[in-house]
Amino acid sequence: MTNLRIERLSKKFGSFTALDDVSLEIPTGKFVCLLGPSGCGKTTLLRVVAGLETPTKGRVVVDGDDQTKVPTHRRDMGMVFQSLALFPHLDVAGNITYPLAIRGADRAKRDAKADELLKLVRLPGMGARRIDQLSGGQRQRVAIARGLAIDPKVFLLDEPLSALDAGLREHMQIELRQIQQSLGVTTIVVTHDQKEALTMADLVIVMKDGVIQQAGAPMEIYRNPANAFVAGFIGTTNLLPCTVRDGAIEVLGARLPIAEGDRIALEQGEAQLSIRPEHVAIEPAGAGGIEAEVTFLRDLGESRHVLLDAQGQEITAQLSPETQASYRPGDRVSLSFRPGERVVVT
Ligand SMILES: Nc1ncnc2c1ncn2[C@@H]1O[C@H](COP(=O)(O)OP(=O)(O)OP(=O)(O)O)[C@@H](O)[C@H]1O
Repeated sequence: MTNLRIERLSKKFGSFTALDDVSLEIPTGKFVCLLGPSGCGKTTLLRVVAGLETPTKGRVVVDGDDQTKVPTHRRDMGMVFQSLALFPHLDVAGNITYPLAIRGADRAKRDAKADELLKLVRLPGMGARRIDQLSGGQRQRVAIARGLAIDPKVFLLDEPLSALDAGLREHMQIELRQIQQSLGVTTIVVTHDQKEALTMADLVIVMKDGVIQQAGAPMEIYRNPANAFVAGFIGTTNLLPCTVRDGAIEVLGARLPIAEGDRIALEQGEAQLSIRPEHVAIEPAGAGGIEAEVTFLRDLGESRHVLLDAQGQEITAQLSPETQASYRPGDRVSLSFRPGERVVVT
């Protein structure tokens, strides 16, 4: 069942195209992350959905109803802004129920909703607090509660966690996901943090230059990126120029027969091989793979990365946790790329 449908949306600011023919269908209850580099149009897309920007072309449809010309305050949408935009002159409960107040809800209804939402965001009994008496994480929760006050059909959040430090941010990612799941509300979160997107989302939408590059489940995008941009943007990967010819990938002077599970975007021609660090195997020099030299070692605690130079091309390999082998800069080694895990993209 599709709850939110975005049909061929374009948005121009003067001659600049911020959104270019964007179409999407988002089923009810899904948690969607809009991901992409700065300036790719994520916020603009969210604002068009919310009715804060008018599209140059296209439609926004919720549960079959065209919302494109409906003013923001008449749309069943809740929004959390990056700045949070809480009102300092209102207490916590006043902030949370503000969207109900402007829609004319009576006092009893507002109080009941404030109590319910304060419990949901784990701030029970804090309705009378002033905003400046709250921590960063608590303010975040108040903004989330306010976004949910009208029982929205669609919940929109623009980089809601970007102001929090790393530890609290990870905690709030999980909390936000749990709140969303308990309500089953269709949710779209803008983020430029791919780890955040992979942690939270049912559906990740990767954008670049106002165009959707790929939409899919996190693991699907990680394993099967649609192009070189997505491969490089999601997770860590090595992108190596290659040629696909006669059933093999030619890379760094080696000819690697295409194996079952390898994902190859073209039959023949020049492309790029995307190989994740965990799929680069290192053996002693002379083992028959691609010769390389160790340039640097990076110990990341839970994993160890070896940086290598192969014919001037930098390659990162991740040592498996059980590997006892140790390497030093200057060591000569032989590399192989695990069959079935090789992705050729254009
Ligand atoms: N009101 C506006 N007038 C002119 N240009 C705009 C306006 N709003 C956005 N833009 C431009 O549209 C492009 C997309 O902006 P948008 O804010 O949607 O990007 P974003 O992906 O959310 O980026 P960020 O991660 O930096 O917030 C940018 O180049 C931006 O400068």
